[in-house]
Amino acid sequence: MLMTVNQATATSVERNAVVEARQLGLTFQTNDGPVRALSDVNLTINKGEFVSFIGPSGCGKTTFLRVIADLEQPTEGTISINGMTPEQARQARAYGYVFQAAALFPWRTIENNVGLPLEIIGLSKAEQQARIKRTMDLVNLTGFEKKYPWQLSGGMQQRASIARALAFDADLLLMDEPFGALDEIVRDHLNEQLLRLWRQTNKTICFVTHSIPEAVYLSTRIVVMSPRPGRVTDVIESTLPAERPLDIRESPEFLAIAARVRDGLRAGHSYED
Ligand SMILES: Nc1ncnc2c1ncn2[C@@H]1O[C@H](COP(=O)(O)OP(=O)(O)OP(=O)(O)O)[C@@H](O)[C@H]1O
Repeated sequence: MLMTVNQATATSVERNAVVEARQLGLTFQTNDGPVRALSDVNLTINKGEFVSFIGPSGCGKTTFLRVIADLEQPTEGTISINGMTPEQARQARAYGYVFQAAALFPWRTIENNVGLPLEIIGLSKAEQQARIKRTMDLVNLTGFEKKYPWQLSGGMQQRASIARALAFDADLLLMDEPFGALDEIVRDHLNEQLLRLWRQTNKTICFVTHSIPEAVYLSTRIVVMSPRPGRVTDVIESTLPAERPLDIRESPEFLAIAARVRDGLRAGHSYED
């Protein structure tokens, strides 16, 4: 298993590394004692990859994304984003972040929600409008600009929050279980759309999920994690083609990758907890 991680690291030198974590660890000090949310994470994510993080609750998936976004500071090892520290990357607006819940402001229209970060960074009105138009179009929400969040379905709200993250126009998109709360049909549809969007924009995506089919369907690489301490136990390269109709999920190749993810999850699961 360790071999896979090392192989991925070795080839990263020739490729274009967006995220590079080396011996990364993070221990939270809590009233109940220290919690090792991340331990010895070695991972390189290259430009244009779609990397999913999967693992049981508490294995550090969200913490890893938050470290990239400079929302948590590691206590061991190093991490760089486009060759910068997380703080520099945040200041350079190197990424967009999509949260579990759409987190839209109910008193703002969809276009004003999507445009809020652009307003904050002080872009001209014309540039704001151009970016809002482009990203609303990318997530298929053209025509809903003047609506309020409560007038949209859950799936549409989540698409609006993806548009808001895309409006930054950063090359890196961090997505923390964005479709977890949606029903399966809507989720399938958004998975297809996200994959199309990723192909169109050539962004690097880090995607947290609890769903094996979702991880296998979307990813070029799947990072399997396990808890106590939170660590990477397997990194699986996808052999699926870039073009993926939904029915690819019934193909033997898809099922073989899903089985390997399941084995990885099972191996990292402690039944004593
Ligand atoms: N701010 C914090 N203070 C203390 N402990 C924390 C904090 N944030 C996370 N943890 C702990 O760190 C561990 C990893 O949490 P994290 O949220 O990263 O896991 P996760 O894999 O994303 O879980 P989930 O799938 O439930 O979202 C957990 O044990 C969690 O309780």
